[in-house]
Amino acid sequence: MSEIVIENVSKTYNTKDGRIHALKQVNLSVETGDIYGIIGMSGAGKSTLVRCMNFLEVPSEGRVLIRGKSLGDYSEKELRKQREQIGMIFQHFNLLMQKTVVENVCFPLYIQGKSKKEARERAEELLDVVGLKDRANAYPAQLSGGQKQRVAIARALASDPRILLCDEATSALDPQTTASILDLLKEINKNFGITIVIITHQMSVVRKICSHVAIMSDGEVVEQGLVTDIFTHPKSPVSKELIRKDSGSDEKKQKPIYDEIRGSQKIRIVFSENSAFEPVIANMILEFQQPVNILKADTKNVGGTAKGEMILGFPEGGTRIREMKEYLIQRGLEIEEADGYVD
Ligand SMILES: Nc1ncnc2c1ncn2[C@@H]1O[C@H](COP(=O)(O)OP(=O)(O)OP(=O)(O)O)[C@@H](O)[C@H]1O
Repeated sequence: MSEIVIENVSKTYNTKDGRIHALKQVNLSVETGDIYGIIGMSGAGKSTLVRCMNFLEVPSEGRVLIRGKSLGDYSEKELRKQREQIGMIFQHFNLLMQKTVVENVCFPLYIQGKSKKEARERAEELLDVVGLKDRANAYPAQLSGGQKQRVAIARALASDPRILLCDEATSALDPQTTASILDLLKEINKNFGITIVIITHQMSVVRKICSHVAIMSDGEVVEQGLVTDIFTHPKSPVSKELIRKDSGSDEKKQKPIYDEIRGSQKIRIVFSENSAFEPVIANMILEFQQPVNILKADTKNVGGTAKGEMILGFPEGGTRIREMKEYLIQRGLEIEEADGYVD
């Protein structure tokens, strides 16, 4: 079942400098239990889109359906009730700095009308879920960034949401803390069946945790689908660029074996299986007696499966390039031109 459906949603802001089309006819659906990534460069419209999912922003056009019901059809009061189903966490945590950790988590429970005792008990359970039971009486200022985000996650879970929206939730964190927060989100998704939508500008976040992804550019969704498909066969220039910039490599980049041959023909090879690509390349070099420059060789963990990518540069004026490409294709490798690639 679709948990969230975005149907022809557009959002226009009227500013003193003119109209800004933040979202243009966006369509997507997030299935129940998915971890769905929304990625794009700054200004692409990601935050606007995610804020439309709980009507913090009301779309100028189109509909937002949560489990088949349009948010636009609810009264203010019904909408407030619906929003309890949708938790949200942010880049800068948005904690109440004058309140202790446990009071921060109690806050939404008080709003729901829970007694102090009930709220406290539930908040302590949730702090246990996020691994912070022993910091219940600390103040946010005494916590690390990762711990603050854990408190924010516990607070977001307090209303037993079906959906958790994460707006750049790991962007202010170092890579190790990012990994631990992503692990926690994965656990929450698995153990509580909560559908998660993650906005990010980092492809490494998408490939580590998301099953599906939508790629946004200039207010539009330019590509969407399974993360594994988009990683192996990115179609839009934005996807290609985001994958190329993916800094969260799992292995140390190999150094090019020759100096980069500028202006040479380049191809990108993708391995979707665990097979090693090195022997194929080595055999090709032996067979054709032509130098080939490995500009990048990388293996990434995409949703738990090893995916290999290699960028090869052929020497300028090489005489047998077409035949070498043919050789690779015959051995079952997928290749595509990568002339825009610059190391
Ligand atoms: N309240 C607003 N009023 C006017 N323009 C806005 C408003 N909110 C967003 N915008 C504009 O809409 C466009 C999309 O912004 P949005 O914040 O959704 O992008 P984003 O992809 O989340 O970017 P970032 O990663 O930098 O947060 C931008 O041009 C932005 O300036």
